[in-house]
Amino acid sequence: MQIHAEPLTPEAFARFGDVLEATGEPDKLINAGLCGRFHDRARLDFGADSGGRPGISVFKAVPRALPYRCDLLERHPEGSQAFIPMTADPFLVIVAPDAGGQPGTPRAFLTNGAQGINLHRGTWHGVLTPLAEPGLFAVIDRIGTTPNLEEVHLPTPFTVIT
Ligand SMILES: NC(=O)N[C@@H](O)C(=O)O
Ligand code: NI
Repeated sequence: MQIHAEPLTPEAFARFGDVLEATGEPDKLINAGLCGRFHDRARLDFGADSGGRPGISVFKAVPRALPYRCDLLERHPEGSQAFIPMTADPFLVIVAPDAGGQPGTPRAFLTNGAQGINLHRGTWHGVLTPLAEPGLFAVIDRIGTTPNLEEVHLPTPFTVIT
């Protein structure tokens, strides 16, 4: 199966997570009017109900290339996961709705180089997929003592194309 990568927009991504970007008017001007604050733009959840806490990590991921073959999807049942690029390079985001405890039909998005994402708790997704060196990202997710990870090895891998 092939799926086309779509441009990432808040509307298209809303059922999966939040898009972090500075578009339109800021929610407030701060720092003597020299900075626009796009305030509180992500639904974060670190599973405090099961002893989790927020953490910030740095990922240095190997870049992939398109067409990209995806054979694994995962989700974090106990917390959200945000990927904030530390470069201006687009990256690939693969997500899928839940279908009875398994991933449904996947969707692929390409960021525009000025966007980060926050995956909502429990959203099926492909692992972090940079498309350029260095694949550097700040990652905000749950720190805890449980695995907080469900993986599905896809019986029918798919290929993302542009
Ligand atoms: N394993 C890990 O910390 N990263 C994955 O969850 C991922 O989505 O890349
Ligand atoms: Ni993940």
